[in-house]
Amino acid sequence: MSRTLIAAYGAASYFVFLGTFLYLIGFIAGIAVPKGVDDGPLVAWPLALAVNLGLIALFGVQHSVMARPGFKRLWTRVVPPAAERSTYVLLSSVALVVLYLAWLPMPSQVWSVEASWLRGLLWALFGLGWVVALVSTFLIDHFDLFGLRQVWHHWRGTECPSHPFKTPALYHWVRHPLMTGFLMVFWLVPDMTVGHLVFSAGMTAYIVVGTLYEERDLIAAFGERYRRYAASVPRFIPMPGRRTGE
Ligand SMILES: C[S@@+](CC[C@H](N)C(=O)[O-])C[C@H]1O[C@@H](n2cnc3c(N)ncnc32)[C@H](O)[C@@H]1O
Repeated sequence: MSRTLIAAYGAASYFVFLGTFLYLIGFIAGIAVPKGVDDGPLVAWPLALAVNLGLIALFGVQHSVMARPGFKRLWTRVVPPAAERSTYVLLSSVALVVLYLAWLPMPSQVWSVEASWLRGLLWALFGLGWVVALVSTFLIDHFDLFGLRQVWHHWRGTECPSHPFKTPALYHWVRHPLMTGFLMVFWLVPDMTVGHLVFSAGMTAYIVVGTLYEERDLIAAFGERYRRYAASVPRFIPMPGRRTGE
């Protein structure tokens, strides 16, 4: 494939990701999108539960399996190595779009906060969660995570060096601040239906399992340094007095 074609593919995948990421904000909040987590045809709850869990599993399997080094080694025999990350990003977006389209509402209310000050506070924390998630991608390397750095180097004909271990800013406090941001937006909402709860709980379970696999790879890549980091810094929730001096 020509360099320009791969660069265009990387840019297109990035913009598809951007669209699905922005849609996720509206999907969870139930605002500004045609179909949110509480919208769609009403069906019997066992069917809705089975379909919704299947959609989360589809996203989780795609997102975790395709991120493993062993899968990448096989996969790059099929796709050009420079386009591997962009393909991962594109297929993650496709899995999310399938989830948005096929998600079935389960409208029974689990909680609904009445006090306006508390509603305001929860919406503020919901917004902060998105900021934490976005900032975290830049702390690791936003353009590497979403495949643009790889296609850019390929287009220029330069080598794309792999990233060293690092613990900037939020990574001093928790090992997975990106996931902390997602956990905030999944749970810190003033209104929670059963369907929304299934989404939040399913995604939380995926994050817990996914980060176990991610850390196995991080230990394989960075060895004792990552082990020491993991022993002193919490996974998702910052604890006073527990942070790294890296
Ligand atoms: C989607 S990012 C998520 C990072 C982290 N799990 C989080 O929630 O903030 C996953 C990529 O970040 C890399 N990564 C995670 N922690 C890292 C660290 N401390 N230093 C360098 N790379 C890291 C992983 O190798 C993986 O390629």
